[in-house]
Amino acid sequence: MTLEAIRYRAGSLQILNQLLLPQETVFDEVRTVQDGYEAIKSMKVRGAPAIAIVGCLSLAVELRAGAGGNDPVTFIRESLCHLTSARPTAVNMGRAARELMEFAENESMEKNPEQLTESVIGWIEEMLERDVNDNKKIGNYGAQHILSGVPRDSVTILTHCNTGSLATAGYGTALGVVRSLHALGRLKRMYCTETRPYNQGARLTAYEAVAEGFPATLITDSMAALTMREKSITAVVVGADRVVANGDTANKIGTYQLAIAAKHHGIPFYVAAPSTSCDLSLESGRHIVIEERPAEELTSINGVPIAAPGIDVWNPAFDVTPHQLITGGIITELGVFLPSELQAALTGRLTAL
Ligand SMILES: CSC[C@H]1O[C@H](OP(=O)(O)O)[C@H](O)[C@@H]1O
Repeated sequence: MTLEAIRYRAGSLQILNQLLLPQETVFDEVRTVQDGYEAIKSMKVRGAPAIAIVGCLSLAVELRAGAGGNDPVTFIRESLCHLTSARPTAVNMGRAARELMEFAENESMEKNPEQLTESVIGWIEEMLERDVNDNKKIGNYGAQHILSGVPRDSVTILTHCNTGSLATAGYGTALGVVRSLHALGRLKRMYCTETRPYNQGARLTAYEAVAEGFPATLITDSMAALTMREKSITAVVVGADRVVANGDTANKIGTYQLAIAAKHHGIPFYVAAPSTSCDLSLESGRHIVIEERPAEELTSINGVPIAAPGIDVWNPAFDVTPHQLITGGIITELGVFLPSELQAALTGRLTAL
């Protein structure tokens, strides 16, 4: 059973409220762009690809309800700007906004407002299908690359955060690689980190693994280096929020130290990301804006305080892994590339933001 985080049909969008998992499975209705913005900002829905998809689908359902009237281009532009402002680090929403706006402006030259609205909704609906197809390619390319180093054995993977069906339109990116290895009968075990402070690993990746019967073990973030030393990890595979031109990658906080530990233990470190998570307009990771989240998300769990009241908090949601530490490669729907090969591999498929 592959989990479904996004339920969409023409004019109707529901999102799985991931703040309530794993205790409760509740779908929230998204009727407007503002609903979409709030779902993304509050992290009811999260994950770089899912943020872009839900953001754009919220626009599609409001357009279907008649928003935009005789000037849909202005409504679309203002809506996409608002949605992009919800969370700054992942590139996917900003990229989708840029490409959709270009499409809408071109279409507006030949179509009346009603026809334009239909075209834009169609463009958005194609995003949904494209993401799942890209993720299956990522899963298969990544699995084959990892298995090429161990022709007969099963493999053990360590992953971080949640990069599965709950972070995308389906199948997942890094967890898509795990899914493909499991489907091939070659996954010995996956170790997933709990991923403080939002606990995407403990609450979401573990949820997906149990639901689909992956052999999986939950560890705390602080156990990762020891796990690499003691548990014969074949590869570390993580997702990405923004991969830039030299291969530096912004991903969930804690990824950078996993890459350092993997280097120390001689374990290949992979980033799995669709080309829509890549941003060739930035030369290196030092230009990536890192989102900082509210202190309460670190000092409490489900509203229960776990830290001394009054303590200062720093809560960056992401960190940047230098391309030199991405030793296994960057797994995309176009294939697996070394960081130094990425720009050439993607040029022509992506326009700079
Ligand atoms: C394929 S999901 C990519 C990425 O998004 C997650 O961040 P968040 O849960 O804060 O949206 C995490 O960094 C994943 O690796």
